[in-house]
Amino acid sequence: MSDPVETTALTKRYGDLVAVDQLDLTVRHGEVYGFLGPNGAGKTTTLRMLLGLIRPTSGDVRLLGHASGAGRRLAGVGALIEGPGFYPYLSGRDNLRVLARHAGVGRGRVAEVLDIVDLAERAGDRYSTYSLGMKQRLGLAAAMLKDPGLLILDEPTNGLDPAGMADIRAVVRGLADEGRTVLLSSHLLGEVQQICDRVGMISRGRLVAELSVAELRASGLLVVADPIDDARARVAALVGEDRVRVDGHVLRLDVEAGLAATINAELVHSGLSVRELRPAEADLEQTFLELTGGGSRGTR
Ligand SMILES: Nc1ncnc2c1ncn2[C@@H]1O[C@H](COP(=O)(O)OP(=O)(O)OP(=O)(O)O)[C@@H](O)[C@H]1O
Repeated sequence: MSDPVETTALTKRYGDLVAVDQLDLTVRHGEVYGFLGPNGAGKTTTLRMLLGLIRPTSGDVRLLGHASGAGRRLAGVGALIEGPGFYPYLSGRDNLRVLARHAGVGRGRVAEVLDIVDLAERAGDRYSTYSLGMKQRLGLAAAMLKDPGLLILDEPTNGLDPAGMADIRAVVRGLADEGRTVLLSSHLLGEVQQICDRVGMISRGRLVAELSVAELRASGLLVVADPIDDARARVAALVGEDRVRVDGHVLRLDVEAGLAATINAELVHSGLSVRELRPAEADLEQTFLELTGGGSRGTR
């Protein structure tokens, strides 16, 4: 079976600007793939090309095995891109009924998708009274009407408060756990770490890294302990010399975060004072910034 999303040398130019540059992207069946990059990196442009909303300058897209231009290509795809358009004066439920009629989907499905996004209780209220998070969940519900096997979501948590973000994450994870494939874009590293199985980092239109979230997590530990030389020797004896680096007053360990308790016990039993021991997440942020050139290109 072919992968749900495959692009080959996908490129989009706007005059001199190469918004998307020779992108080879593969999203595998059943995974949540995070398309991560700073503002202006080319995420939305890529997703719009996938969905046929804009035409690539060159390169190919295959969605669910269908080449671009194939009429059936989007039949199994649900998308949420650039904020869905809903009627403000209609209820959430009635908005979905309008869309269901257009899509040739039975009314029964409307109740199902409202349940999926946990909006059933407020489904009779006008759309204009919804919070941003509820609006976004209604957008997800709309994307689910055709019961798609593949969901393409552009920054689904953008602008939401932490609770709203957590709601969306839970819905997306639930959809993936049912066996759907999800491709979502984000500019938040922490977010893709929480929600995704694999991450592609895009910068200035190019894919600069692709790795599993397990690889992202296995980014090591930071230890601050006194005296640091003794701590280094103890830890090196435990995990190997080549996995320990002294960086000022911090030990950087190239080991799985799961070893934290063992390392802590070893240091404490050796009579050392452990002041800090934590996953090296700051390093991840650093890696991301280095790979993506440290910031955005062009603002909108
Ligand atoms: N229609 C257009 N005409 C000219 N330039 C465009 C057009 N659409 C996008 N761009 C440019 O292409 C680049 C990529 O934009 P894109 O919207 O894909 O980035 P993004 O990663 O989705 O960022 P954001 O998170 O801000 O949406 C930007 O420099 C943007 O200004």
